[in-house]
Amino acid sequence: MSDTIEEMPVLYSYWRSSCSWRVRIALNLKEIPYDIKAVSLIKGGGEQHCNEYREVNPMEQVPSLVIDGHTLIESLSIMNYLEETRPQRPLMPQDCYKRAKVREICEIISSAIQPLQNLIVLIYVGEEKKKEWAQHWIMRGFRAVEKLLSSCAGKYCVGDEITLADCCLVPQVFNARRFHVDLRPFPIILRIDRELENLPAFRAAHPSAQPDCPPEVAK
Ligand SMILES: N[C@@H](CCC(=O)N[C@@H](CS)C(=O)NCC(=O)O)C(=O)O
Repeated sequence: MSDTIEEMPVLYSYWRSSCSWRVRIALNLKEIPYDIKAVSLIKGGGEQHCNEYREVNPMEQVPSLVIDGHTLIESLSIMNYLEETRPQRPLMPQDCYKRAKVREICEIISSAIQPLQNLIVLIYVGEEKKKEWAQHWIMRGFRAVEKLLSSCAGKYCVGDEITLADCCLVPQVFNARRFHVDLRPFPIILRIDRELENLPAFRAAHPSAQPDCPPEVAK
């Protein structure tokens, strides 16, 4: 019997961060228990910028995951590590074409939509323009995602199994609602979001269920 005590993974997370949310969903789907270390992106100018956290994540962003004695950053990279090291409840299809579709959707959301609503970007854009800016980029990206889904979606984003694309989609739809994006032009996105939102792994990862969610927002 090994006398090594496995350390519980620690996720550096902020309740409303869509990138942290993606990883929370993947951890929950794979039934990997984890502790949360909350990093407030707003308190005192943002705890992500303090020296201690910069040592964890030199990009000064969440999420970061400490697991297997390693510190990992970047949500897609973290989810891929989980997929490669914890094959239970796979989140990537077997089929190469379907895998490519999953990656396409993840890339659009994580490269062409989410970064443009990041706090540092919105501060730069300014209070007056930020809603219009966010709506523009979310709609542009969602038009592409909706088009892809029209040929690859089944019950979920790619076929009938939940994949990493679904982990990315749900938090992005939440963000779209935060910025009052008109989602009516995206019926497939809306249908898939409805399919997923009440599944236990998704509910437990929701911002309102997080330990650092302000009580006035938590359900
Ligand atoms: N590419 C990174 C992006 C991470 C990211 O943008 N995190 C946001 C929250 S969702 C953040 O920490 N923002 C801090 C800031 O803007 O100062 C990932 O996928 O992990």
